[in-house]
Amino acid sequence: MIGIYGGTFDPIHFGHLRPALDILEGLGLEQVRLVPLNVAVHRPQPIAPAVARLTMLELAIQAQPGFVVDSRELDREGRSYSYDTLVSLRRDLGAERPLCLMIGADAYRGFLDWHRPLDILGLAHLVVMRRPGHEVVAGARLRHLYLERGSDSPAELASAPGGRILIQEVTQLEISSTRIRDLVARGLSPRYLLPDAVLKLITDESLYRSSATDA
Ligand SMILES: Nc1ncnc2c1ncn2[C@@H]1O[C@H](COP(=O)(O)OP(=O)(O)OP(=O)(O)O)[C@@H](O)[C@H]1O
Ligand SMILES: O=C(O)c1ccc[n+]([C@@H]2O[C@H](COP(=O)([O-])O)[C@@H](O)[C@H]2O)c1
Repeated sequence: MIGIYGGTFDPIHFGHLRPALDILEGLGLEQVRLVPLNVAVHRPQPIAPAVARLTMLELAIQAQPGFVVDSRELDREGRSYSYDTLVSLRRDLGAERPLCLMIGADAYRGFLDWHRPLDILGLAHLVVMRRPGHEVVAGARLRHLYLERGSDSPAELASAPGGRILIQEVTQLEISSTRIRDLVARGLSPRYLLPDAVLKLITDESLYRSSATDA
């Protein structure tokens, strides 16, 4: 099973990384592919350039077996739809391999408003990570979908290419990229919220110095 972890990663932080490791080990995944988006769909566009977000990801996962950066969305024009990313991954990996699209509780809440959500479930499982401050709440349609597709068994996910939804307990870290950008913009340190190598790049390239709160 392979995990696909998409995000803006503006910047990557420990609230992304520790839950990703929990899922890698908890579900016995072969790898987690971190996929930085190019053009966001339901949120303001990223502040740091794509190349800086990509470099920060590479610095963050250095020496962590099983973590891989996948830049396919940066190589694609237009909005970064997860459906398109999964179609492209299926072309590379074949139709049978179980894929797990990993999303936080906040992203799950809006999942049915994504581009072709049911087709996404045709291509991959959904693994939802609990996140502090974001209850795993769902509207009636999503609750109904969960009644049909919900599973609490990693073995069940491993036995099919996609189609299931699993809500996974992960380390609860109340960290967001918004908070990190705000700290930097106010001249305060975001240290211990993200890897030192990522912080060094933010400092060296003067990223986020003037970013305002927008999320
Ligand atoms: N602390 C966290 N715990 C669990 N999941 C998280 C956490 N932070 C982000 N995620 C999840 O990681 C994915 C990518 O998130 P994203 O890159 O937008 O980070 P963010 O911290 O939410 O950023 P921003 O503050 O800019 O909105 C999303 O599915 C999100 O729900
Ligand atoms: O495909 C969509 O319609 C879609 C809509 C909203 C979010 N996503 C993806 O969800 C992931 C998390 O998004 P975000 O905004 O929390 O960084 C990221 O990979 C986005 O591309 C995808």
